[in-house]
Amino acid sequence: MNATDPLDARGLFVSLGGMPILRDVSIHVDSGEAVALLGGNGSGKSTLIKTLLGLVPYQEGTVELFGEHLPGFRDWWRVGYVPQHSAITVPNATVREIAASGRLAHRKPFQWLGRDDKVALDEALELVGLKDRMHWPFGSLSGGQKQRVLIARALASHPDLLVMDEPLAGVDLHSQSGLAGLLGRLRDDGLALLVVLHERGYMDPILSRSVTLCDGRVVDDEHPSAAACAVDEEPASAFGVTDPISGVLA
Ligand SMILES: Nc1ncnc2c1ncn2[C@@H]1O[C@H](COP(=O)(O)OP(=O)(O)OP(=O)(O)O)[C@@H](O)[C@H]1O
Repeated sequence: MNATDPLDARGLFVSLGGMPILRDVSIHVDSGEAVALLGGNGSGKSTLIKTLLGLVPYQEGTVELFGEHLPGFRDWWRVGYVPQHSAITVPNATVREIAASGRLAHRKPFQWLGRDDKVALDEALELVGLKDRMHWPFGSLSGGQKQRVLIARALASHPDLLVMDEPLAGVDLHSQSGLAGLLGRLRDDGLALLVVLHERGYMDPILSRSVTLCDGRVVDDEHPSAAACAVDEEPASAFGVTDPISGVLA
């Protein structure tokens, strides 16, 4: 691990509403790596990436982005965040308007786009193959196209690390393959990737490693294939509450 590598988090403990969600989680992403964050529903994947992005507070541990401790990190343009497309609730905003919000780290809100912004925006939309649809309403696009818009939004700031929350969710198989190809090209161009996935699937060929969470703990950070999560087979809640009849988490 070099001091300037994109991400190094150690010993993270996170509780939400008094419940332990992440326990002693460590994860790092080296320059040029594509790391998958795997795990079953409720294992803590989204909480972890939100913690790494400073959106959820942690009670113990350290997070460093590009060698800078999270509380003092200011170069947010270096980190592109791609949320799930279902999280975007502005269907009438155009492709270009949504992608343009990715330039906010470089300019003040409510200012017109400058020349550099326009160039970066055009390049990002070109890269994801949506330049010809820049005036379309976001809500009129397919799942795969929406995901591409959000990738363009993240790329518009010229990041060095892309953090993605289930980019293949709700995307048909053909588009999954296309998106995986796009992400592979971005990685080849030097972008580091941290990608939440339910399975490696089409992303498998481009992944350097996978980290698997189970019940808020890392159960595998070494091997290319995800380790089995014992809790998946015999569910046990982070809260220790299990329905006595069905055996399913309450
Ligand atoms: N604000 C909150 N307050 C209390 N508990 C929360 C909060 N947010 C998430 N949790 C709990 O934390 C656990 C992990 O949730 P998280 O969304 O991180 O899991 P996940 O692995 O991303 O799941 P999925 O694959 O279903 O999206 C779940 O049990 C969830 O109910």
